[in-house]
Amino acid sequence: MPTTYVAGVDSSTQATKVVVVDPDDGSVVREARRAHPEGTEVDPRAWWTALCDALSEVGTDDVGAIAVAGQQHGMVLCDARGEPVRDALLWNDTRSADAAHDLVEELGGPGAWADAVGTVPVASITATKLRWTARAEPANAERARSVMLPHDWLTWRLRGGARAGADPTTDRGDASGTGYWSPHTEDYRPDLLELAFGRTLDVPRVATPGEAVGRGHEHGPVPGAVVAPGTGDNMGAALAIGTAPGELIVSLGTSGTVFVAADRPTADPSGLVAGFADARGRYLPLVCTLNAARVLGVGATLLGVDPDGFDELALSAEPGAGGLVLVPYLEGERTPDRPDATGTVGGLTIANGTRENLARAVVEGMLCGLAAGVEALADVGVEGSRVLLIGGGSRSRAVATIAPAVFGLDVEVLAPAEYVALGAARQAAWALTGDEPDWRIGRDTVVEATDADRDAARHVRAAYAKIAG
Ligand SMILES: Nc1ncnc2c1ncn2[C@@H]1O[C@H](COP(=O)(O)OP(=O)(O)O)[C@@H](O)[C@H]1O
Ligand SMILES: O=C(CO)[C@@H](O)[C@H](O)COP(=O)(O)O
Repeated sequence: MPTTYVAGVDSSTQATKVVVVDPDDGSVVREARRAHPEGTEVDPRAWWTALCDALSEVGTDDVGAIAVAGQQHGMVLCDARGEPVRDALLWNDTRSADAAHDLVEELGGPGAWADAVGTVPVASITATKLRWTARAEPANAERARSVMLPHDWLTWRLRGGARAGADPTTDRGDASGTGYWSPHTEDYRPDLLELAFGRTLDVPRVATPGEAVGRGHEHGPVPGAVVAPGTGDNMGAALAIGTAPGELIVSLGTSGTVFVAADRPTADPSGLVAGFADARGRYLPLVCTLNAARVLGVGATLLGVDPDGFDELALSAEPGAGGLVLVPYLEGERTPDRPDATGTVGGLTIANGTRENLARAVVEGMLCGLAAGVEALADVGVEGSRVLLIGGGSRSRAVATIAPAVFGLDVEVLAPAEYVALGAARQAAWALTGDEPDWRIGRDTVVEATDADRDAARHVRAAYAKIAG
């Protein structure tokens, strides 16, 4: 009998990545990738095209199940026919920052939101995008009948969407990033959706972990395949990577995130930790910055080098970059909540003004935002003693080498792989067989933090905090 494979999709900010996996051991047999359009508002149909093209490249005749993990929070607002009424506003679009502040005030402050849904809204959170649309684009708001997240909409399209009479679905992980679904009660908060939008909207049904929500539409890219609920991209990575106690995952993609699956939900009134749910039935406290791998790209462009040249420069400088500091709020920032901020270079002197120090300051500055995230997680009781690095930015030799001297913790760089897509494939196998597979990922390269690293980390973070304010 021919092998039945499963497919996992990561539809994240910069690209769609598809892996076709052998369900017996989780090994990748084929993969493909398609770029997404630039920008913080994107027509969801561009993601659909990217998904169909990538699936067509890998071939789906032998694919028995599929799941999509997607960038979190994006607002896909649909009309009565299920067509987007406007481009999706993405997680890194900051135009709804004022709406976020208004919503926080209206419910009675940050603590009220943390208690209600585990997360204090900032511009990334879907509810704030609904408020912005209701106020700034009343005609679009008027036409809207439903709201979905990127992975919800793509999953629905795989099943044929409105034309096939499919019911939209989501999962608890991605739903927990909307601001109108509570990990504490495992239910929607229609009152909060209405507070944000001024009226109700249809929302996708929250499927159970491992549920088969339907089949691929006969004229779609995976005809007849079992379709799993999918989840948010960080939840997908958490599904793929089995963490031991004390391990925290740090993902350096377009966003920088630090998170780990936890047994209890969190409710952080400081707003630093988002109290998400995971895709298994547990929780996923997470800190997210807007400025990660792309900061490295800007550093390389400024210095006129390619990624390898950039790494070489950064690794030639001493820890602390001679006192040169970069605060990389290049797209504003989410954690801390500074949507209008820009980047700052501080501590520049004649003595430290070298290309090597600038490269090192770029790496250290980007990592300092995540190191602050590790501290914020500790403040809500989620302690970490080792960092597992994943995402495009973890492929930088400089990042991997310098990380222990910023986190002050052991760092394990996971082998380059599409962990989000692998997590989705795992969920697809779960939906296909009824049991979560016991695939193990390879674990190897640990860089142990030395006393010198811990000292350097204290200095680097103190210098950063002085400039960041
Ligand atoms: N060797 C490298 N050095 C620095 N940055 C890298 C390297 N390889 C990939 N990247 C960056 O990683 C990012 C893509 O990472 P990825 O995790 O796929 O992001 P996303 O999931 O947000 O689409 C891009 O900005 C890319 O430039
Ligand atoms: O908003 C968040 C997490 O809350 C981001 O992590 C997005 O989910 C986008 O992820 P990447 O494209 O950077 O992987």
